[in-house]
Amino acid sequence: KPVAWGYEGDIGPCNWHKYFPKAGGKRQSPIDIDTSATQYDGSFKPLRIHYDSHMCSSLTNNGHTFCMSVNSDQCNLSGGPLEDKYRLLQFHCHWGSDDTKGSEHTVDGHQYAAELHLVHWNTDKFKSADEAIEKNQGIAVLTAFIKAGKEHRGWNHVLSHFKDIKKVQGTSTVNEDFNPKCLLPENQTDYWTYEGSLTTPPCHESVRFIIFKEVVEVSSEQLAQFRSLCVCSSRKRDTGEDEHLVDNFRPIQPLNGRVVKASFQ
Ligand SMILES: CN(C)c1nnc([C@H](N)S(N)(=O)=O)s1
Ligand SMILES: [Zn+2]
Repeated sequence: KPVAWGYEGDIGPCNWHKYFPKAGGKRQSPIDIDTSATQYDGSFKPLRIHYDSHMCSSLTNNGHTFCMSVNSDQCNLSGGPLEDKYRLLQFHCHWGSDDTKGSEHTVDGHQYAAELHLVHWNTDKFKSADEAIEKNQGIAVLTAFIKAGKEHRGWNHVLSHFKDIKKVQGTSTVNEDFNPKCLLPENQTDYWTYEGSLTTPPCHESVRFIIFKEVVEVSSEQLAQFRSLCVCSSRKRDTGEDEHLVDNFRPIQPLNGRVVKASFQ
């Protein structure tokens, strides 16, 4: 029977390590990026992000976030700090109860309103995503910070399906011509990168994070749509009303001597 975990109370992040021991490891995520301590690495080749648009995807509310599963072998990532080729598996976001919080990583202590994770697995070294998620160098997560500002039309292709996934385990098939690359910032040459972990249980220490410096803008109304997703919780049975998915970000974890590299000076 899978162990329940969440973002508040007894099943919250401070207790994850009790059932998911890796959550107490030495290379956990997220972290604060102290820009005065990052090290420029001039050896990185250009990032190669090749996504096709004609892939059928499915959008699910997994009770912790919305997750757009991608099943196209034409969505690949390589270059930058990566030695191997990685394939897009899914993307999702983390957000907060208002626009002042929500991102998992912070920059010089600043938290953004939300954070996008495009999760890829290493197809050169491993035969399946299930194998790769537990292994060093198995996962690469492209990450973009999100702040409230002008409307982002690309995000409407995802948000237009939210009515079908309001409830937990709700799923919706997305067939339209959508390329997740449109969710990334224009500047894809300036990023920070470091070795960390999945930010939700089981917190495997298998992730290379690549975090773009440029922040993406979405409207406050679009951020409110993220928060509109429901999550079932014990309180629902007592009070009857839906519990909304908020603050689904993990607190900052110790850096433990890790160095965050920068692709720019
Ligand atoms: C098994 N996979 C792909 C994942 N497991 N946990 C994930 C987390 N949501 S995150 N934030 O990407 O580390 S992604
Ligand atoms: Zn995530």
